[in-house]
Amino acid sequence: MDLAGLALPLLRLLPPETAHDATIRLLAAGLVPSGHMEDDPALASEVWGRQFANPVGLAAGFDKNAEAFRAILRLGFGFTEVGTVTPHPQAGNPKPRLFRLSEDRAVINRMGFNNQGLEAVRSRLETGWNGIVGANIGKNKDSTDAVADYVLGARAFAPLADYLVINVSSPNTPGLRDLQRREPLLALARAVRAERDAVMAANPPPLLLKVAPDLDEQQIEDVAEVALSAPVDGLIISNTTIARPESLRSAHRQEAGGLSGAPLLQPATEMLRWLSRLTGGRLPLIGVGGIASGADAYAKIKAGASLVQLYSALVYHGPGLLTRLKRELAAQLRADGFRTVSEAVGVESNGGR
Ligand SMILES: Cc1cc2nc3c(=O)[nH]c(=O)nc-3n(C[C@H](O)[C@H](O)[C@H](O)COP(=O)(O)O)c2cc1C
Repeated sequence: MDLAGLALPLLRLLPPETAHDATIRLLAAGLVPSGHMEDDPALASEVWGRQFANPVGLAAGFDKNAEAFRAILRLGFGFTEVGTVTPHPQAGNPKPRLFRLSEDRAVINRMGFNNQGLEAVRSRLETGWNGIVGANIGKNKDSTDAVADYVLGARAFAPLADYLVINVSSPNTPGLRDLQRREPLLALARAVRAERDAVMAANPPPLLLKVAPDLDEQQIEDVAEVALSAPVDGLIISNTTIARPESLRSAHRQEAGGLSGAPLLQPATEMLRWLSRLTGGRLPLIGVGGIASGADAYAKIKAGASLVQLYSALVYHGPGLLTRLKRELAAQLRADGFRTVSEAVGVESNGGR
């Protein structure tokens, strides 16, 4: 058993947020060995003109302050996403605010965008990296001008990040998800895009929108319409859910916050499929929510995801999950006769590209 394998059972004895902070410290100190071997060539793809060695990324919220992204890439993730970052540092909600629902292979969090703010995160990104790192931006809880906050995020990260994400889907900042309605969303996306283009006239990073899995039919159509009317270059589907499926057994199931992990797999994949159909495969989509195996990742890819991300499964399976997942995914692609990931994207939603 390697160091990471040994550490996992110990970390799970700690309260969840303490375990998370310890993991970040271990990664930042370079104490987790790079389990990374060459990726199977079938997993490589080009999205937004950028080369991904494999399609499996680490989702936002794990490395909020960009303290461990180089180590995360060395573990073998095809990409990672720092943030959510807000203009000013903020403490987030009172603890406890992170709960393991072990029986359900799920997590509930109401962190509330705890982060060190744009300046601290930007200075860590300035020293560069080898791989693909996105920056996920949000607004401060007490901000009176949401659009201005996102514009500041775009200004700070457009010159540095490989992609930008407008996060309007966290359930833990009051009023945030109202920005997913058609008019405010269009205004926000246009303003952020204009700022990105002002800062980076040549080769600007793609601008993505991360949406909630709890949108109704009208809202999903609004998101697709806004996305297609050109202000954004892709969608991330999805953030955590405020729903509490009947199936949940853990004593923590009534905690307030966003639910992630296994119970999110199906609803988030259905929403991905829906948005893939509505956008007709014209926009790259990132599928996230409940992925814990190669089969889960493959289901998202066939439903329309060019790339996937995960977070909660790491809590239960540790970083060893990644090597296994990539091996399973490559095997499933081959078994179905696909030479590369790109060939399988959307085959079950819109007949593929
Ligand atoms: C503890 C925790 C913190 C998170 N923080 C953020 C965040 O700051 N910004 C964001 O866009 N998503 C955040 N997420 C959502 C994840 O990026 C992801 O969309 C969600 O957890 C579903 O994926 P999973 O089921 O693989 O965890 C967070 C998730 C967890 C569990």
